Amino acid sequence: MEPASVTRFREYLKIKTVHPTPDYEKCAEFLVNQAKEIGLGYQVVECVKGKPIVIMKLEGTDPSLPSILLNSHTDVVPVFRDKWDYDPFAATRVPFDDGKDFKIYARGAQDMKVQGALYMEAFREIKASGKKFPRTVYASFVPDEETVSIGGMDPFSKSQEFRDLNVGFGIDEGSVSADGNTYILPSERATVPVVFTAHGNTGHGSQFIEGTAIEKILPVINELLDLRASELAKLNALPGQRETNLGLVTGVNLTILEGGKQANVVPETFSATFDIRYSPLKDLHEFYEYLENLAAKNGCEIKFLYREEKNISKPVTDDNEFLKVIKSTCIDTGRKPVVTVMSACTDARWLRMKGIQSIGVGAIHDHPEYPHANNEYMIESKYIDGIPFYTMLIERLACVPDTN
Ligand SMILES: CSCC[C@H](NC=O)C(=O)O
Ligand SMILES: [Zn+2]
Ligand SMILES: [Zn+2]
Repeated sequence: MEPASVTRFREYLKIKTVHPTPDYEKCAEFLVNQAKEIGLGYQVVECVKGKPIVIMKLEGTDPSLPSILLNSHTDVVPVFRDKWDYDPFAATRVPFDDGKDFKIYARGAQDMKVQGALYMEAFREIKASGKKFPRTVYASFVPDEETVSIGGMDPFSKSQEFRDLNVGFGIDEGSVSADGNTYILPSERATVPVVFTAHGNTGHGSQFIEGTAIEKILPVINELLDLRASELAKLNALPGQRETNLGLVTGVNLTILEGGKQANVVPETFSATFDIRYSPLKDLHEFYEYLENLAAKNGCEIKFLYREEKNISKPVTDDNEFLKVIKSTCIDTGRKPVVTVMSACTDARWLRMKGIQSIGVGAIHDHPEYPHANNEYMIESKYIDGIPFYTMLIERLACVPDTN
């Protein structure tokens, strides 16, 4: 028998909230129905038309206290359909371990519908128990996290509707952890997607054309790939788990190379796009300058596809009451908490920019990691094990006394 919580998760996974044309309307309808069924208050905010944000409310007994906001994004990244063994939007439940467990294959099974589904299951448990806590707890389900939050947390965090929530603390996306640790993520690397473009002489491929676009861009590519190699060496030299340390170094990936059209035509233009992740422990503006100089000295243009103004890493100290609660919940549910830096980019940064502490934490550990990959799946027993984690976490966060 399929547990009802799994059926609900699979229903959420089947909604095609996939870029570039996510079905946000159907998603909002599903989420609103969940809120009604669970018995929660809810609100739908559209900062950008066609991009609904659904907010669920578990009302506290003391409305004067700042609230807790559990955030998750509803959008998922595109798939290479022919590389998947199952339809990425069928949430196929495939038995393994002699039929004792299942893998649920779907885009978003890890990133990050699992966490949103777990928030709802935890709310369901709490409502069913009839327990009440001092602080109000909201869960926000936002669009567009994967596309720089344009219709989601960026405008929402600047809206009156957001201010009305009086958020005192946030929980956001955690990683699915492939090792035994549960990562607690109070900060993250800055995302620096950058395009270098070179222009040069063109001509017949049989000639020695000089000053070509490719000649100009190659030193840029080589230098950044050298940086990649040295950062990787640093990562490999650090003691401890690779996943723990990933956020501490700078990540570099060459993701798009664009240029020529035919083998015998020297192209006038060539471009290289990099996805760079810059450690919050270093100076971001110095790095921007370094990249600008790298382009200039090689006669290339540079375009930042997204540019944060500063590293937003709100330091958190061990005496932080919310951090203590996250750690104790990990320990009391058999998890091993490890505080580190998030290697990817999350919506937590919008709250941090507002001066609100937001910490990423996920319930899933000891699970193969497939975010943005082919055949993304979630092991059913791992998902079910996440329900008591968020239930306990919500109860405890909602009981943290006012820290102001
Ligand atoms: C800067 S918007 C991109 C956000 C995206 N987040 C998770 O995958 C990421 O690439 O990290
Ligand atoms: Zn995500
Ligand atoms: Zn993602």
